[in-house]
Amino acid sequence: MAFLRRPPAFSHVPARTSLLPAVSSCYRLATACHFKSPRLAALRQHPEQFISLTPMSAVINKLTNLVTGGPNSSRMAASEEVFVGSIDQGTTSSRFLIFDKTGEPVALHQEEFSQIYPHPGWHEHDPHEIVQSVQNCIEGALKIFEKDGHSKDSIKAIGITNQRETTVCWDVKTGEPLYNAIVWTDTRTAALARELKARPGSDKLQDVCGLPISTYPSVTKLLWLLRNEEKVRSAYEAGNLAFGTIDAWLIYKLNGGPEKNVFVSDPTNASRTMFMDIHTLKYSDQMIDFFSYEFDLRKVHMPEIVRSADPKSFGQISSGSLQNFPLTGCLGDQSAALVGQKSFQPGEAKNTYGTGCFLLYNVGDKPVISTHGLLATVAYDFDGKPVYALEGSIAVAGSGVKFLMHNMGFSYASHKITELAETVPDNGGLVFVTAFSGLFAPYWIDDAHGTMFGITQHTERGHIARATLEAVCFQTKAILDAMEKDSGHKLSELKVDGGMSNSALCMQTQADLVSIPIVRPQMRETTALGAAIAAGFAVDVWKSFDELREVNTAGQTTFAPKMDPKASEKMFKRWERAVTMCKGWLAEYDGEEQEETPASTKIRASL
Ligand SMILES: Nc1ncnc2c1ncn2[C@@H]1O[C@H](COP(=O)(O)OP(=O)(O)O)[C@@H](O)[C@H]1O
Ligand SMILES: O=P(O)(O)OC[C@H](O)CO
Repeated sequence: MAFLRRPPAFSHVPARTSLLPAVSSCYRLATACHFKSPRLAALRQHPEQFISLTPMSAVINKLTNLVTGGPNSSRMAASEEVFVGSIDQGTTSSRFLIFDKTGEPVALHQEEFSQIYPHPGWHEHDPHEIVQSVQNCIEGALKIFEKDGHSKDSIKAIGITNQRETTVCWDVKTGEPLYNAIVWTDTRTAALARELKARPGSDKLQDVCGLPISTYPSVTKLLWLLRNEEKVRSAYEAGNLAFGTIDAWLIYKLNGGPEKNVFVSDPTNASRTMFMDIHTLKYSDQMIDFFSYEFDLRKVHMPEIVRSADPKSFGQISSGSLQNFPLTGCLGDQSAALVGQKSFQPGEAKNTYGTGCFLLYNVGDKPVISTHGLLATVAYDFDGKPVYALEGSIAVAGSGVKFLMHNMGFSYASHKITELAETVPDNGGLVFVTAFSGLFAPYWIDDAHGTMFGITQHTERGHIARATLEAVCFQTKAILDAMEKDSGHKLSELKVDGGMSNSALCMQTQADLVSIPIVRPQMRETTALGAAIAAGFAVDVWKSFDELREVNTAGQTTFAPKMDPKASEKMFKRWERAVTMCKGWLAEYDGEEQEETPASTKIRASL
């Protein structure tokens, strides 16, 4: 695999953003690129160190010189080159990357946005801020792309990938949101989910849509909004209520809103609402009827479901520097990561350690409805022959690390949490069930809250840090066990990516707990790469999976299992006991009203 032919670049710091997102942009790019420079390697390992050591402008200049080989490095003519853009709209940040045909990122801009927590368990985003952050990212990445000598005309297509399930309601006439986006992690619907589960026929739904009822899919969020938000209900009554996941909202807004009214979603996103029949990739009458007992959901405008790679349906960008550039691909972020990891064959799997952690296992051209706590989801639909995945979803991964940083004040940087965990040889008997949003797969315990077991006078912060990293690894082990039962097949290795996979300690722990090798690519922007691949397929930048064989194969790290299997089994048993013991915590709050929190603590920007 060749190293980059030409160095990539990174964005300038937008005036509004804080230092960390800018460093984060640089860091991500350093992570993404195959550089041998020791300083870039240092940046890759410890991005936040650059904050305290150096003023931002100096960081930018130094890094610019590092990646471009100095201020006078020559610019290459790029007329014959082909690039694909990728919008990656995640839970905590938005990014825009530009990939060349070999799958190398050549420019990136990333911006974090506000995380809004109005009450315990509630989690919202401002839909306008999400769109603005994406537009800023496009402008930021494009600026450096052109500065590096490329022409924007060489960008042939743009893909979108996004956080899934997060729900936006807007008015079809004005295009204005009627409430903040309710984020996938939000648990305000716990009582509603229990109510739905108690209704006749609830046990039949998973066979149709692939998901069990819980706080997680979009449907419960929509029903909550209809019940509780006056503006949403008025729009519904007037026949003006539009409902969509983030892909639909972004595509609608990027196309110019009500004027163009491009209102579509792809099956990987639509399959997360509970409204889609996973077998036909169409809205299901059975599902809509089931959920329409209080409100007639046929009165709600829902996006048309179209293929994940499509040269026409997603429209084009209506303003800004990429005005009239075509949007041609769309994938939910976890499906995009599966594609970016090139897990195109049944039996291949990837695990993405981002804000949450999601293991997707390619099961081929028929969905497998889990009987062991997993979800059936659409992996991708490029050509009308959909490919499916079994999914194990973990709600808390990197967000656990951020909790220790921001809520507990353990450190100022994610990698410092790993360093803290390395100060102790083991977890000292501590188990942290990080059930901040209840527990997702394979347990589906809505009434759990975060719980620590095994605290003694011996316990120190290092143990808590270690137990936080381990919690994701334990849940991954439980998910893999469930997958083995559902599929009758044992994985031979697990591909990983996402921010938390930067932690070598976490990846080694993972290998020890699941007893198979963990394979981590050097270029970990696989989610964005997956959306670029979808967009590129739609316009023949790539025509077959074969052409992608060499993409992102350089510099992989393999973590081989080292722990005595008996010791790892003992650790896992203790975790299982902790999971059993954390059940039922919220039972006393059945039907409760949430307590108001002081206005000053309502909005907390996540740095
Ligand atoms: N070295 C590290 N050790 C532990 N966690 C890390 C490390 N580096 C990044 N993370 C975590 O990874 C998460 C960000 O991953 P990312 O893939 O960007 O998430 P998302 O796409 O969901 O926004 C953050 O929660 C961060 O705390
Ligand atoms: O933000 P991430 O990367 O943790 O992914 C969010 C998922 O799409 C939620 O289902």
